[in-house]
Amino acid sequence: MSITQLHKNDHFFIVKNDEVMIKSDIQIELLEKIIKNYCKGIETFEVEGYFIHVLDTSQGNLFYVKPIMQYSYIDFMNPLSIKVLNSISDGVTVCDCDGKILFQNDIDIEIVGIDLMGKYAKDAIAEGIMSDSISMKVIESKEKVTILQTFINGKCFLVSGKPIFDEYGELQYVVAITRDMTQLKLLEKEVKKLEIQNENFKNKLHALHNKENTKSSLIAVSSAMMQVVERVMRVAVVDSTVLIGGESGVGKEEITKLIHANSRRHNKQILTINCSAIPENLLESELFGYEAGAFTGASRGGKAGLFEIASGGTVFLDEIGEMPLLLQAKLLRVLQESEVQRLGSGKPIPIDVRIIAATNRNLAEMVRQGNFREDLYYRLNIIPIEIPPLRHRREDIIPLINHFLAVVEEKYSIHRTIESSAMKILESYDWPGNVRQLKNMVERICLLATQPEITAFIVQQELDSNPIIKRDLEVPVEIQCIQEPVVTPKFSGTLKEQIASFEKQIIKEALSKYPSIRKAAKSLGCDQSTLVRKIQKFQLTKQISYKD
Ligand SMILES: Nc1ncnc2c1ncn2[C@@H]1O[C@H](COP(=O)(O)OP(=O)(O)OP(=O)(O)O)[C@@H](O)[C@H]1O
Repeated sequence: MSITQLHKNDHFFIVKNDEVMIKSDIQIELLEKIIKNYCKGIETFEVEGYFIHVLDTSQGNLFYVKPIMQYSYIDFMNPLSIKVLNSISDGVTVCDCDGKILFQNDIDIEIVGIDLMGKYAKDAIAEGIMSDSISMKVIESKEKVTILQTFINGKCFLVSGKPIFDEYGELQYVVAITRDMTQLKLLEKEVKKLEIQNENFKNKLHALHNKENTKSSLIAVSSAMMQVVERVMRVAVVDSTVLIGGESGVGKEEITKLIHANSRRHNKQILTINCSAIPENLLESELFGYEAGAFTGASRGGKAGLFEIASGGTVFLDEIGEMPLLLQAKLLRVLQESEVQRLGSGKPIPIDVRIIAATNRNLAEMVRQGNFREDLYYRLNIIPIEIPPLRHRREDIIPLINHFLAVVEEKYSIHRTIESSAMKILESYDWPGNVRQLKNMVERICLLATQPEITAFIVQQELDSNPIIKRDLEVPVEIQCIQEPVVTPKFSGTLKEQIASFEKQIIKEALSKYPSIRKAAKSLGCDQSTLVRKIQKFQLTKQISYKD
């Protein structure tokens, strides 16, 4: 029998005073002594103060070394079991029915920080190694127990213990799973942190969204518009109802945003409803909400109306002149009582909103004709703000154009300028569609222009050459007639020289205006060969690029 016949991975215990001292690892020297004294069957040897129980279990020449104890360590200690138990990420301990720790996997030793193999749980508590023992609790209750256990190293663990019974129903082992709560606690903290971050992001997004909705980039240069802004700033801080009048597209909504942004409600939302865009029956439920089952198709839980949703904020009622008379009465009640009643409910709900209404209609005239309630008119008209049409404040036109050019640049990353002569034409135009029309026109011209500078001539060319663009541009008649201002050249020299200069100028213009020599020749009433000759004579080929 030689030591080499022992399997390299075999495990054995060395037991001293009934305590397991060494687990695993073949200790060559010690084993040599055991082998030397080897005898068949069960024998006990004392080697260097350790009691060694040697058992020949092999049919062949394989040895297992067992400690002097009744416990079947072999069951736990076989290499596969150990590998499996060491591969899981939780700590695993196994105790016997007296609370003696028979097995502790590597993770358990690592997370607890103490090797407890061979120790009695009660001793570990007495020595202050553990605050509590799961095995003792399971042994007492003979049931599954889960506790939070603190170890001497300050670590906190969630330990679940489960009893294992033998075939006679006697408690045999306690298996405990130890989960390091430090990691979980860290994760919990991390989740909390992420939740806070998430909440912050949501708030920021909400604020951004709100800002986007309420942001006012109002351009006001003319004294007429400055007066409007001054009035706006004064009324913004008080909470009264405002009625904004003015033609379509003058900026009534823009002014509303400015009022809201400068009011105490600026952190809350501003909700807009266009009274002319929603059918009467829908408008009522949108504004006032409804109770469950208020009408066929009403959603089961009922619905809050705009006044309720906008609580703390501002409600902008656009096109108030289009509000049906029946709803006007309801709105009056909202204004007077500061409360709403949902459709199908008699219960008043208090609301806290500021109402700003706008119209492009003559409400006073509508009142006279009986199409608008007089009492509502006076209730809304506490602070009237009239925005003049763009044609009455022409000083705003060029600043507005520059503003919209900047908007286009930011939105589409294209830089465009408008030549001063084109600006003049735009400035003198009447803009029946007001700022909205101007804004749309600037955006479209910028997007369609092929050159960075938009000239009056280019606009004309675009309009002339592309009927679709012409139609699409919705360009006012005045602008469709834009012509490149004719610059009369100053000539000097002999009659012949002056005629030649004039001829050169005419040909140059024709070449720049028409895409081909053929078309240019046709416009000049000469044939192509004559034109080509003249181009060469006046050396225009190098200066003018043209396609043929
Ligand atoms: N003074 C201004 N400065 C900058 N942009 C403006 C100005 N006035 C109006 N606008 C812009 O012109 C467009 C039309 O304005 P707005 O919707 O406020 O007009 P409105 O009077 O409410 O129109 P409607 O009567 O048709 O509802 C919007 O895109 C708005 O941002």
